[in-house]
Amino acid sequence: MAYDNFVVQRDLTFDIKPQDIFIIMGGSGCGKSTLLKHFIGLKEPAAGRVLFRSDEAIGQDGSEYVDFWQTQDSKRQALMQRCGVLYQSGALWSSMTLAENIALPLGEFTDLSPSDIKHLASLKLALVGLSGFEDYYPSEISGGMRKRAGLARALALEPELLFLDEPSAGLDPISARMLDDLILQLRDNLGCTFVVVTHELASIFAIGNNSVFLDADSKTMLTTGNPNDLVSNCESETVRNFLTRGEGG
Ligand SMILES: Nc1ncnc2c1ncn2[C@@H]1O[C@H](COP(=O)(O)OP(=O)(O)OP(=O)(O)O)[C@@H](O)[C@H]1O
Repeated sequence: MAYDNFVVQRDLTFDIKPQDIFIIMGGSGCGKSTLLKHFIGLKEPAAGRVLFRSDEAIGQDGSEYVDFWQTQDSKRQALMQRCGVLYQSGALWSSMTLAENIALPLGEFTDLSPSDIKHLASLKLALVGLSGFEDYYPSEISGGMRKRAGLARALALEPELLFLDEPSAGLDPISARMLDDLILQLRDNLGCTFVVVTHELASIFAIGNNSVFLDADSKTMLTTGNPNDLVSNCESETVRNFLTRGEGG
């Protein structure tokens, strides 16, 4: 991964499996957000591939994987429609109500009637515990509720994969915990796979069952695996220190 000649990370290899809650972790500036951009179509790798498994076996070589950045635009578009994204800020349109925010992707990418869209928007809000808030504007609800509304919008097109950038940033510990519970619920009830950039150790242990650790100094990954195992078993002291806030492990 590079910005022009500035290499951020190299030699990253890891698998994200269906229904994983996969955490991208590492210190500030190691390249977590940059890695996320490679998954959601915002940045092309300087070298290497991002492979998505596809049941339709539409890979160029007949394999079950599609090379995201090499495939045709139409197939890339189809892959992107399997993905939902929650940006750090929540990125809701402030001039639209919550229901209108969720209706937006539904209007753009489906042939549903306005009344079906309205109904679906309410259903998505109910999924994240925001029933009855359809007509509220983002400025009229709390930060935690805005994150949940952002998640409802990310869920609008029923994605298999959800990418979340620092979902609990700026939330108090209780709201952060509620968001973690919601992520676990959505994984269990809808079967979604999550890829989450987060610094929050409590979240990493509560929701993560798989992860990659990016290191800014060596500019490569130090490990991949379940953070709950890595905290005591990882060979890398840097990783153990990170997961124990330098308090041993
Ligand atoms: N658009 C850009 N152009 C040039 N360099 C960039 C750009 N975005 C990020 N970088 C650099 O790439 C490196 C990785 O940045 P990135 O935001 O991916 O890290 P991060 O791990 O998400 O950081 P943080 O935890 O602080 O949010 C940093 O050195 C950053 O300065």
